Amino acid sequence: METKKAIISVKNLVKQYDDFVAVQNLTFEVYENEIFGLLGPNGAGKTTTLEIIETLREKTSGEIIVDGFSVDKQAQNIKKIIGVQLQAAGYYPNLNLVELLELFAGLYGADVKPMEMLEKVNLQDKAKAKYKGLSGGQKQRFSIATTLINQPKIIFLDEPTTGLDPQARRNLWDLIIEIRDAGTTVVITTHYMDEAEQLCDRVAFVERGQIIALDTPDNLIDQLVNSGFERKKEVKKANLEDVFINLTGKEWRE
Ligand SMILES: Nc1ncnc2c1ncn2[C@@H]1O[C@H](COP(=O)(O)OP(=O)(O)OP(=O)(O)O)[C@@H](O)[C@H]1O
Repeated sequence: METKKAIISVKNLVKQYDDFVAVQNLTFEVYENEIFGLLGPNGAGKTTTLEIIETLREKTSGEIIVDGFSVDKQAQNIKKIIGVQLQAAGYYPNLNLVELLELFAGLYGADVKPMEMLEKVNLQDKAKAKYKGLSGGQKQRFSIATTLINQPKIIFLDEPTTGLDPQARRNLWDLIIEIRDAGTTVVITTHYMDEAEQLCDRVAFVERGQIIALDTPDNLIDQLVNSGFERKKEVKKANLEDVFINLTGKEWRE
């Protein structure tokens, strides 16, 4: 069997906010060039974990290595090889999309062609638009484009499809798969299990700051079925989302 190389290694990670333990002894690895999903209920500690790996938040204890660099001593090296979605507040309102990409490229010292970046996320027609004039799906696509500016080895996407319609979600899945296929590792959080099943090579379930399962979606489903689990209702060959897509088509909507 092919051995996978870990690009992120998290060992015994603990994060405490005063006397509240948000992350309790998390240990996991993300392999190079996979789409890795962090799943779990609200407040489970997913965002906290991601932000610590991204070097944006201090940990209480534990060890994290990202592409050979330690978060403790080499945070600057890590920042150079990761792509993180910016908060919308960072998108200066008077600049259009091309100008924003030029600004970010300048900050990173990266040599990118804004129009090529916009083409990657199918926003070439919106080059002169302002961020606030974009639809929800377009905003997410633009935000993903900004994570790619420094040609990162790893990108982090925190709930990238929340609030999007079925077409926009599926198109975003295709985009994320293209990014992985082009050689980038993707770490994603989502509350949509159909999305995790379609998109993620492996998923970790986090519950109260601990990992309670980690495997491929296929293996996790097989384990549940093998344990005797059965759905109460007979499963139909299609679901309501299939009806939606069938009625309204697959093309980009915005
Ligand atoms: N700055 C903070 N100070 C105190 N507690 C915090 C802080 N940030 C997060 N928490 C708490 O830590 C826990 C984990 O939060 P976190 O945002 O990591 O969860 P999450 O799994 O990303 O949740 P969601 O799915 O809702 O985004 C929550 O109980 C939250 O209230």
